[in-house]
Amino acid sequence: MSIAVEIKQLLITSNRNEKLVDINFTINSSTALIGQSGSGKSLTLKAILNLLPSSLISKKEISSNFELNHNTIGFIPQNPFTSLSPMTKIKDQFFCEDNKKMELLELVGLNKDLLNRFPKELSGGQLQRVVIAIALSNNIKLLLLDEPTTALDEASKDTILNLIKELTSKLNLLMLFVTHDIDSIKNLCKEVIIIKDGKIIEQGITEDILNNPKEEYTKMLINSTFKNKEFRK
Ligand SMILES: Nc1ncnc2c1ncn2[C@@H]1O[C@H](COP(=O)(O)OP(=O)(O)OP(=O)(O)O)[C@@H](O)[C@H]1O
Repeated sequence: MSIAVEIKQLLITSNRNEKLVDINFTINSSTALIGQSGSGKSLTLKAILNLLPSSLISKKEISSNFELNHNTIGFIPQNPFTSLSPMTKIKDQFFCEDNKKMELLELVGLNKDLLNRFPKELSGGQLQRVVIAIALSNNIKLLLLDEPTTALDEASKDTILNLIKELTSKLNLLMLFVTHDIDSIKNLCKEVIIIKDGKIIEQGITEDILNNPKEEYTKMLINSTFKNKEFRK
């Protein structure tokens, strides 16, 4: 049976009773959630991760054919430079046995010698690989990513995107990739959801949306990331 996560209803309201997010969608395989700053992407991720105060959650109904908890969800934040503890060696930031740590480093294409280093001795790309390896310490089923390449240079960005693609396919992970940058998901996510002011305004197969956007907002997002570039399979 294929696995999926269905967000049947998610309503997040501020303490002043404004609707911040009011959406529903399904993650069937790899889904990108795209919108400009303030559109509600991070709130959506935090709600799935159970990180929002209950006072903000007005309604949350999520169904999936596996239990959603910290053992089954992996989270990759934006900035690898701040997501690891600076004074702790890499090997002490994993939550698993030594053999497994080495296996995970190999899986993300890093040398096991890095385990004895401190975060400041690694490049941004290497750090983000470590963060991904740590997220895979459990047998996760859903990977959530919050702009995982924003803090990286262009070369590291491509390496990390390729790694994410390879790992999600190899480990059969569901993925929700949050970004404002359509360019980063064009070869990575099968489906795209466009979010504006906390509401979904357009969604579908990535290729269809990129080649034939219906909404002006989507066109604007595409134009802003694809200046001088073209999306054609
Ligand atoms: N705890 C909170 N209480 C009230 N309003 C909030 C809270 N957190 C976020 N907001 C508001 O909700 C809206 C959506 O915020 P969110 O952080 O989800 O945006 P985003 O799409 O992730 O933006 P960015 O790309 O800049 O991170 C914004 O208007 C923000 O000001």
